[in-house]
Amino acid sequence: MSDNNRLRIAVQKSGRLSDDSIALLKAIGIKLQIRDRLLIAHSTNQPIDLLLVRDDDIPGLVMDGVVDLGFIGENELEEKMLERQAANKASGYKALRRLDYGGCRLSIAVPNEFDYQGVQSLVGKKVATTYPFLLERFFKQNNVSAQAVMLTGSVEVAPRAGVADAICDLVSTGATLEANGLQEEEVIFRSKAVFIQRSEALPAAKQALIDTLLPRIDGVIQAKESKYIMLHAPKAYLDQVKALLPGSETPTVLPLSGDEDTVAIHVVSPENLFWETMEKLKALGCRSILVMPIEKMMV
Ligand SMILES: Nc1ncnc2c1ncn2[C@@H]1O[C@H](COP(=O)(O)OP(=O)(O)OP(=O)(O)O)[C@@H](O)[C@H]1O
Ligand SMILES: O=P(O)(O)OC[C@H]1O[C@H](OP(=O)(O)OP(=O)(O)O)[C@H](O)[C@@H]1O
Ligand SMILES: [Mg+2]
Repeated sequence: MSDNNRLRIAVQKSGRLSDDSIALLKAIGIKLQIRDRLLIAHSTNQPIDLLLVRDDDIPGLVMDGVVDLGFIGENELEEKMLERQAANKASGYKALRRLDYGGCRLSIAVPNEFDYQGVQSLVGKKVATTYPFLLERFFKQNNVSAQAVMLTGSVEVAPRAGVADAICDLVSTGATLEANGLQEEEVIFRSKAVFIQRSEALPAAKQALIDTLLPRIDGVIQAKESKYIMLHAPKAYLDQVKALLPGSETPTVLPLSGDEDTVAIHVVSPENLFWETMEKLKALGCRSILVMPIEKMMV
């Protein structure tokens, strides 16, 4: 079993957030052995235990201080916060980092044949959702008197099943809505995964460990977005070439042996280099243009 001195992190056991959350923990140097069906996984190189649970449980585990940290979608976090506030339960947490995965939106969608003319078309209607508190908040903000019908799964079939007139569910590509003959009408919440901490202060050693993890997370996120770019450029066009390279205020410019007119340029770019830019560089006489991924970064 885990002891109290080990940092406890809640992660979704199996679902949309699991792989990316575990990959992020591994990328920041935490060695993990995750075995199927086990609720707890111990790190082999850090005083850290993972609790592998349903995502619905993660906000409550953090807010009750059962775990120190958690990875959760903002949609689920906000919903649980509203639910717990309504029930006068602890609902505090610290948002440490917004992450670059789990991107989706919570939207109201209606059957294709529904004559939707704006939010007032929902008055007196039943809307099926797994997020009744977020939906009720939207109704209130828009002065719409409608009914949220709670369903924990298969929300998109509710209108066909005659259970509701519309739905309010998560959308990413829109393929699920399309496959069910539904039309997205209102985005009520935009979400990404977040890394959260319990609001109560932690023992110094645990907090110190978290404080080393956060810059590493920043490094991983930055590295993912950045590229290392190398190319050979004609000296005469150096300024034009630099203007084309994103983030190249201070590029490394190196001489090439045996070629007085050409230099090698190395630059860490905060964004990817598009084909169009590479073609412009080539047109300026640049050669050997390489765009490489960066694994880790500390600036
Ligand atoms: N299509 C999607 N694209 C990107 N992120 C999504 C998508 N659907 C959901 N998410 C995000 O991932 C979270 C978990 O989604 P998932 O569908 O795995 O949850 P679940 O079915 O409730 O799983 P669990 O069994 O853990 O309760 C959502 O709360 C949301 O933040
Ligand atoms: O707009 P799309 O790209 O189609 O994504 C939306 C779907 O993704 C999520 O479900 P998921 O696939 O995670 O399965 P689940 O319903 O079992 O949670 C969500 O609940 C939607 O049903
Ligand atoms: Mg869930």
